[in-house]
Amino acid sequence: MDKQQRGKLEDGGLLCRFAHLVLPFLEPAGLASVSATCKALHVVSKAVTFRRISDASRYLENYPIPFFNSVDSQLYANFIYTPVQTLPTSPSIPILCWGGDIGNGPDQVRPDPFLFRVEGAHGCDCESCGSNCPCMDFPQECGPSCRCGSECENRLTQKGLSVKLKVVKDRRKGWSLCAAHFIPKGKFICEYTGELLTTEEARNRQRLYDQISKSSHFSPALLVVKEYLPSGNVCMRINIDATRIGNIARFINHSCDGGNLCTLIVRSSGALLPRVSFFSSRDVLENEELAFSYGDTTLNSKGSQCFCSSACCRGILPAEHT
Ligand SMILES: C[S@@+](CC[C@H](N)C(=O)[O-])C[C@H]1O[C@@H](n2cnc3c(N)ncnc32)[C@H](O)[C@@H]1O
Repeated sequence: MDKQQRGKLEDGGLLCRFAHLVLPFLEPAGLASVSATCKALHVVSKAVTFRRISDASRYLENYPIPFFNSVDSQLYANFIYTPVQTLPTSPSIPILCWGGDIGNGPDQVRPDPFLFRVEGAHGCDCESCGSNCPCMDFPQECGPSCRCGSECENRLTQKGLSVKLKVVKDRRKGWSLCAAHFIPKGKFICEYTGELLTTEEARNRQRLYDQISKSSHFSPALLVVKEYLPSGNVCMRINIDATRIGNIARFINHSCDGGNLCTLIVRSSGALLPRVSFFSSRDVLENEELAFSYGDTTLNSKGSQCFCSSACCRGILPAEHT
């Protein structure tokens, strides 16, 4: 064996040794080609793929959220999971990067880079919040201005999933989020997390996504939520892009009849920015798809075809006029 051959063998040996650390950072195509090189790497690749299929949240939620696909050969959707809002990343970061994870693990109030404390804001002094907690008098959760801890019941939307979910491939709509068991009306489902964008960046990305969608199948997940004054004027707007970096809410499809979810803008005492949360608007059966209305179809006559199959389906998918 010459020096070059020995070097190659050593490189291969090194890769095999650290494969369990390196391979989780590969995109599906890269993983597949590494898997084809030798038996040892095939075994590690298979384990990585199995883990990805078995939990879309990559162990960052309280329960695993498995993928199920009986439609085609795609085993899972590829994106970076974040349980909390994140700062925008450069668009040059590839969409298909599974590697990094953002977050702190399940069952805790998640550290949020946007949870800036508002100076002078009042919170509660409760040791354990009950019906006397002053925060209950306002339509808000306990937040960074409160003394109470993560066990406080008035931090309902800050502790991650409290229901079991799964991601199921639909022939026409792509991946869809479904209930893995019965969910009663009024239950917190999940927050919508992703990159928090300025309106200008949201408009740029929407244009880019519209262009990509024209030439290939693409499922963008850019959510724009607006709050209105009684006068009808918009007083607040949040742009959250979960296309590259997001959480399980990025799989929720549109339904023209409003589906079984409602969105709520949740504020916490002392927090500068509100968050967007989903609650069940009625009882949801086991295996039922979770859906909400993306908006008004009358604003978008050129939208793509809607397959919500509700009785009042308008045939067109709403698109936000960013
Ligand atoms: C936020 S993503 C939802 C998850 C997506 N189905 C996926 O595979 O990743 C939004 C995209 O899902 C698809 N979609 C959502 N609701 C739909 C519906 N009612 N009919 C057809 N396609 C839908 C569209 O491609 C849309 O751009």
